[in-house]
Amino acid sequence: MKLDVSGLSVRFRVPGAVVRAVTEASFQVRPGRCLALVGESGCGKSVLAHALLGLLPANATITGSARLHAGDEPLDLLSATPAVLAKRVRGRMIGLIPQSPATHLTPVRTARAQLAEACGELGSRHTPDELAERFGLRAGDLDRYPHELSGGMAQRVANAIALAGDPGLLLADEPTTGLDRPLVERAMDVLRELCDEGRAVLLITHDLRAAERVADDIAVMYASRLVETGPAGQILERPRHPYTAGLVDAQPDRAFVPIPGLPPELTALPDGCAFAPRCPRAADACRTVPAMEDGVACWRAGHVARA
Ligand SMILES: Nc1ncnc2c1ncn2[C@@H]1O[C@H](COP(=O)(O)OP(=O)(O)OP(=O)(O)O)[C@@H](O)[C@H]1O
Ligand code: NI
Repeated sequence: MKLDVSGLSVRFRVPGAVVRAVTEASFQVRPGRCLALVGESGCGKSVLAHALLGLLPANATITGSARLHAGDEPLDLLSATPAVLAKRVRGRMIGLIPQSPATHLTPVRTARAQLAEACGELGSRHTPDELAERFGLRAGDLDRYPHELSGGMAQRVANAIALAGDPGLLLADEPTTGLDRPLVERAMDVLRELCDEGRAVLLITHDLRAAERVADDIAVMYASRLVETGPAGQILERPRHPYTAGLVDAQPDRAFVPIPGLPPELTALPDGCAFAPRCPRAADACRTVPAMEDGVACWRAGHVARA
């Protein structure tokens, strides 16, 4: 299943202001490929994901298109009705791997009951036990309540639920929040396997190391816009956008130097490049918003010297 997002923008009306949460995002996620969407907290990653799932609140205005190619006719997620999104899309075409499985699960029911319910609602071709086995859970694990599951086991239950309806696209929004490094790596390896079986995967994370482990491609988001996209190796080793270079250098296993300053408020974005106020390479040209060209939206792009 291929996802083709083009010119996606999301605005929120709030008292006295407009939040520009996503601006003209365009990207594709292909079967058997994993795209990681990375960027600092608050840049619009989750809003973008919620727009695809039809889960934004009523104060949101969405423009652009997000076509899901699932066989015959492409389906535009942004113009689909709530009924189509609920009955055909969520769970069946797009599986959601939640941020925090332990809190996503209902505390008062066993893992088995919740998995069985998902299988029933989605008309799953699999039994709960088959799905459990697929994700390395034993029958006994399924009889536990969420608070009796370790973080890693809760993650597996969440994966089993997400896969119950055989979705062709998986959307994972910060799936490793609160997990320690070995569990992050295991979770990424499972995601990679699911991807290698032919699913398209969109991973949202601010963990570049996690992204590096699983992603084929990386899209970097800053203050509501995608600023650089490309093959994961290229983005991490030869970043061209100064923001990407800053993110890479901020990693603990790299220079560990944070980007100075803070991102702008999404209610008061500057007229030009939103990164210019923090950018070591800013120049006069940056007073207008750079177009995305050849995978990078920067007037001053080029191989950036590494710290
Ligand atoms: N319903 C809403 N009304 C107004 N503003 C909203 C609404 N939902 C989200 N926002 C704003 O949209 C912006 C983007 O938020 P989003 O949750 O997408 O960030 P994120 O990149 O996922 O961050 P994080 O990495 O912390 O999860 C934030 O400024 C947030 O306050
Ligand atoms: Ni988020």
